[in-house]
Amino acid sequence: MSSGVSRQRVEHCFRLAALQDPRANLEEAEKWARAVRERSARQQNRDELSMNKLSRPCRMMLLVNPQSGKGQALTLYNNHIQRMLSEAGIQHTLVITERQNHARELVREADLSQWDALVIMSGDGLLFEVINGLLERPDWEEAIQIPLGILPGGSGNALAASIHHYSGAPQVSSEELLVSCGFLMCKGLVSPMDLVCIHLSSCPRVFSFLSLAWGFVADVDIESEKYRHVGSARFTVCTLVRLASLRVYKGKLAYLPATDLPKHEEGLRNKKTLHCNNQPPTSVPGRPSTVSPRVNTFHNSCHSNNSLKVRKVESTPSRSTNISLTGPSDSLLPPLDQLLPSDWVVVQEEDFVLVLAMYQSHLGEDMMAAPGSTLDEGVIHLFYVRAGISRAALLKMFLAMEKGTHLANNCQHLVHAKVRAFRLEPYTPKGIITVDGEVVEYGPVQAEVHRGLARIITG
Ligand SMILES: Nc1ncnc2c1ncn2[C@@H]1O[C@H](COP(=O)(O)OP(=O)(O)OP(=O)(O)O)[C@@H](O)[C@H]1O
Repeated sequence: MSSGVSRQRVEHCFRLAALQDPRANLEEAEKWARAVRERSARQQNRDELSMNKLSRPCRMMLLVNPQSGKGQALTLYNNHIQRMLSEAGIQHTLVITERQNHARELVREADLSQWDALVIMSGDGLLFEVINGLLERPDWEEAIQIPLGILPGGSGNALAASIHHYSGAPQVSSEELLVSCGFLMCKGLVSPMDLVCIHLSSCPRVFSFLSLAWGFVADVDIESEKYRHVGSARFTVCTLVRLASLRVYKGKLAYLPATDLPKHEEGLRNKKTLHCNNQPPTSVPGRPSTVSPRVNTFHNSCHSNNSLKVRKVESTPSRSTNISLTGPSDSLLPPLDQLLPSDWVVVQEEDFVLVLAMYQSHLGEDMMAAPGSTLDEGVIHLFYVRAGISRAALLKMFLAMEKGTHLANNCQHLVHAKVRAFRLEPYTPKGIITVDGEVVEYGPVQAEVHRGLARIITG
């Protein structure tokens, strides 16, 4: 009603001015045209927003890992989430995962046309499986466009904490974080999310949404698994233990600095933002060029919860030419056994306390390791801590990370670079590398960011 009245007023002014003075007529015509342009831009904005919202009624597959975190994910679902979703009119089918890789196999085979969203209630490990399962499908380009959601049920819950942070809300307790994420899920707004493609020595690529860690952070993450019953406090306990026996790792680190995105890449991203639920994108990054047979193998292991924790990765017979199986191709990375291009920066240090690559703000519920990170900026925040840092300075750095103020402390041993790709070659023969908190094969590794490749419910 008010916009109708104001339009009538503008039209009336236009007619008056047109009658009185031809020059004013031209100016008024320009004003009029500007008003029309602004109105249609506002309308287009509204259309874009509604296309990036989950359709109603929404059919959601809700994957719950009953073993995640303190083993209470099902109770948390029953006590909080079930009612929230029903009240929001969201139909959901509960799938309780039974074992490692269950979710990965399930989404690899699923008829995705039956679902409007795949929501994970667990830690970050289950989402890692789902993303990689989707990108292993022959129809990966369409499959990875299905909106994903995360409800914190683990002990780390880094992506849930990042999404909560992006929503502008203040830091909250674990239970409040679950309710906040449940609420965002009910609102159902969908945003693009960067994924990072990771190359390991003897297996093809894996896709990561959160982090890659080597040294102190990876050690604490994995060694603290035995304290998972205390929730996110496990990281604090283990940080103190590891500080007492601080290790230094030798290796070589190189990266491709992030500069402004080329125009054509921005264009691709914008088209993606506009595209509707469950519709194939109008334009997507490069397709895989070759397909080679896969063999399932097990790599690397570490002890957790008194059991042997193994991450299943898949290997190809030949790495150098047939790296691409499914998923987008990597334009910035040469094969892992070849020299890097001359525009890469090689870090002079060889002794590191840690290397940490982050593409979301949080590394855990109360660890804002990359405060400047956003969901889809197409940037990897690469941090490394040089050897020589005192225990006190390292402790201070981790304490400051709770509020994300560690970069403001001007610690001379902490370096932060925004990059598009990086390569890490550990020289220390034994160690742990984690991707999204899961152990992967220890050895040379390289990574490249794919801007806005997935879609996540952000509310
Ligand atoms: N029923 C199950 N029993 C045992 N393992 C499972 C089961 N369902 C899923 N998993 C595996 O558990 C692993 C860990 O899950 P996830 O990371 O989601 O929880 P978490 O480790 O408790 O959380 P966080 O990483 O935040 O500590 C996943 O790799 C998944 O494959």
